[in-house]
Amino acid sequence: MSDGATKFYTWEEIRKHNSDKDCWVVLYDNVLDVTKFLNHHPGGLDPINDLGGYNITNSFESIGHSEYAVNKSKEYIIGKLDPTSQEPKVVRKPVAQNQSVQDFKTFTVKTDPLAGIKKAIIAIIVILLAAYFYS
Ligand code: HEM
Repeated sequence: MSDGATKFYTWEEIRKHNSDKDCWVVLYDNVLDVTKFLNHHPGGLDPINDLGGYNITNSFESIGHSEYAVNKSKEYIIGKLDPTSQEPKVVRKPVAQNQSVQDFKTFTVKTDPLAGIKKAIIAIIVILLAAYFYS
C-alpha cells in the first residue's frame, strides 16, 4: 500500500491466516492482521485467535467494545475485503477442546432422590423435639 492504493483480499486468502502465529480477521469491511495484538488483547488471546480467518464483526460488537478498542483496531488494518469475493460457508472451528469444555458438555445437574425423605425426617424430628420440650 506504499503507493497509496488500497489492497484488497479475497476470503480464500484471508481464511489461510488462522493461527496464533499468523492471524487475520475481517472487521466490518476491513482486513486486519492482528497477530501482534493477540497477546496484548485485554480479553485474552483465544477470543480473537479462535476466529482467525473469519469475520469478527458480530463478536466484536456483541462484546460492546469501547471507542478505544475501535480506534486500536485501526492499527492492524492491512487492506479491504474484496467486494467480489463470496464468503465461504462458515465452518465453525472447534473452540478449545480442553478438559473444562468436555466437562461442561457432559455436566448434568445432580438431584438427590432422597432429598424429600430427608426433609420429612428432619421435620418429624423437629416436631418430636418441640413436642418433648413443650409437654
Ligand atoms: C481487532 C479486534 C479487537 C480489538 C482491537 C479488541 C480490543 C479490546 C480492548 C481494547 C478491550 C478492553 C475493553 C475495551 O476497551 O472495550 C477488549 C476487551 C475484550 N475483548 Fe476485544 N478486541 C478485539 C476483538 C475481540 C473479539 C473478536 C472478541 C470476542 C470474540 C473480543 C472479546 C473481548 C473480551 C471478552 C474482552 C474483555 C471484556 C471485559 O473484560 O470487560 N475482542 N478488547
